[in-house]
Amino acid sequence: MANPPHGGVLKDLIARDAPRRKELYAEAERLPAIVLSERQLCDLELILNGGFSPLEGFLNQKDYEGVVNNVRLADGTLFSIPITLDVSQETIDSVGVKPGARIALRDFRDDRNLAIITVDDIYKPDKAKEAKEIFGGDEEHPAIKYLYNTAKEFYIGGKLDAIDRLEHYDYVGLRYTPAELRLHFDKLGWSKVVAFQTRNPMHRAHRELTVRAARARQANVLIHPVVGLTKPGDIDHFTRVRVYQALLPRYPNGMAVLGLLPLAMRMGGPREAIWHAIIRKNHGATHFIVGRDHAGPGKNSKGVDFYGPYDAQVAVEKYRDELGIEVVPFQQMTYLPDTDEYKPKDEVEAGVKTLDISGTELRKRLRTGQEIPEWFSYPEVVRVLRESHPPRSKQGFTVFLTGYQNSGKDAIARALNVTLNQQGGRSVSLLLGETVRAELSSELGFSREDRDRNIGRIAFVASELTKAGAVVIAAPIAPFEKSRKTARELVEKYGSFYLVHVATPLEFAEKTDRRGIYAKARNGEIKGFTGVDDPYEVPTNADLVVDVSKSNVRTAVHQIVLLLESQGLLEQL
Ligand SMILES: Nc1ncnc2c1ncn2[C@@H]1O[C@H](COP(=O)(O)OS(=O)(=O)O)[C@@H](OP(=O)(O)O)[C@H]1O
Repeated sequence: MANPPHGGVLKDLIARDAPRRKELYAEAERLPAIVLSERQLCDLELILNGGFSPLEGFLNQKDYEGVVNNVRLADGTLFSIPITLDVSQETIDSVGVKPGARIALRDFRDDRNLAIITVDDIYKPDKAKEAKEIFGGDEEHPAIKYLYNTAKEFYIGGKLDAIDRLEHYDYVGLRYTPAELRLHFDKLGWSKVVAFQTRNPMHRAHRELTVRAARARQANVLIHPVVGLTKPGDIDHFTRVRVYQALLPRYPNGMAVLGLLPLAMRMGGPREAIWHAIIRKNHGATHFIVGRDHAGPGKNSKGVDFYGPYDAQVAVEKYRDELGIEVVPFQQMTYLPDTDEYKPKDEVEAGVKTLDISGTELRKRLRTGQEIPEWFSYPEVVRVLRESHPPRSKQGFTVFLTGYQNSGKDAIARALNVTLNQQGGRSVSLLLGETVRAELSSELGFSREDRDRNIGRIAFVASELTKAGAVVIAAPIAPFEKSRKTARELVEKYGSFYLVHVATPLEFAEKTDRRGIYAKARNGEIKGFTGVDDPYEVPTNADLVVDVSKSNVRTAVHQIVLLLESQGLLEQL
């Protein structure tokens, strides 16, 4: 038998309201609607499926204040994170939010109505208090930033009627609702289940930790990773799920099950650990592992930890009697090379050699293609990670040449294109100014706004191609610093960006212009021509400056190749 849910009854609102589904669906069609954000959708999903039992809706003011001030709902039930529906004054006015009103809650991805809220109250939260009590108050905390910068001014409280579950198109078979997971445990005959929360890839240490926890409690294992929202910069959930799938056969005798949790994490350390335990209890687990710095966001910009490494363990210990799920605390696991085993740090005797690879170190090794030892991770897991994190020599990048018309940038771009094609290994896209003007920007002129828009389009295409692992060589005039900077920022989300200033002087460009374009600009046939009667802002942050009046195209291409090689981008594997 699975563990009883928090509050005693699983609030599976979808199952509860299934008999009225048609009616509710029809009613919602007639109601005003609030379109939910990604975070609100994550919260809604877990309210509707009972993952947040005993909640039956978004917190009203009494429950909210109880949770913030006393870690309890108004009726005294332990609950640690406020699940709130934030809205702006504008939404309140336009939707007509008032006590007693029924409002449809809509999925922004497909415009489907998922639930109806009956408004209990509308209140203005004390955000400073929420920030302090729930997250500790450090303004750099990601959830506090969210609270101040993204969450709207008012919260709406009220119970929900469930219309439909959210549609998912990825890993559907691994997404278990609490009821489904309970049934699954029942089918497997599991009475004790230790749940493991994670937002990171799992390696051997995690496998050892979970097996140890299971052995200590004679339990089975639920690997229950978060696939809703985690910390910005985390490895994407697609990669992580493939990692968990690769790891699963390493558990003996089918002793572990993988289930995905669509939670929006807050990174709230101690408060979040309590919440995580409640959620796992609702999913039927009897035990829950709380490790080092559980759900903590790490350090702030001054290098100070947001939470102490074992604050979360202290917090869950404080409420152990009420939690109704046994927390299994764990110290960080470490590898002992001399005996080829893993142990929690507190069990390692003084003087015994240990080895660890931090997340930062792992990311570096993935980036550079450096070896990841077998003591750290299984080869099949490393293979999955390497697919998503190809070494530098397989990553996409953009070379962005800027300079006057006829500065030699087009010739350099063409020559670089064939040079990189000769090397092979990646597809290369050449975005010459004239091609882009003809294919993407034919309606644009040469005003500042139009030039910015033109560079914006080049940057968008370059960033998408860079993301896909291609090389992009772009060569517009790009006379303005601001749009070059924006292009860099966009591309650097996905790969490297190199700004090459083709600094051939205007006089040289004009003198060698066989097409007579400068002559047309000088005699007024072309207006607002860069260098003649329109400015060119010299780049202040070029990665390379070349000048074909002093050398030639071949030398410039070689300089670029040397730059790319020095960054590890051209290594032949
Ligand atoms: N007013 C004005 N100023 C600058 N350039 C002009 C202008 N009018 C037309 N052209 C021709 O357009 C080509 C340059 O376009 P770009 O897209 O590179 O310019 S920008 O980056 O958007 O500023 C470039 O074409 P090509 O010479 O075929 O490359 C210019 O000759």
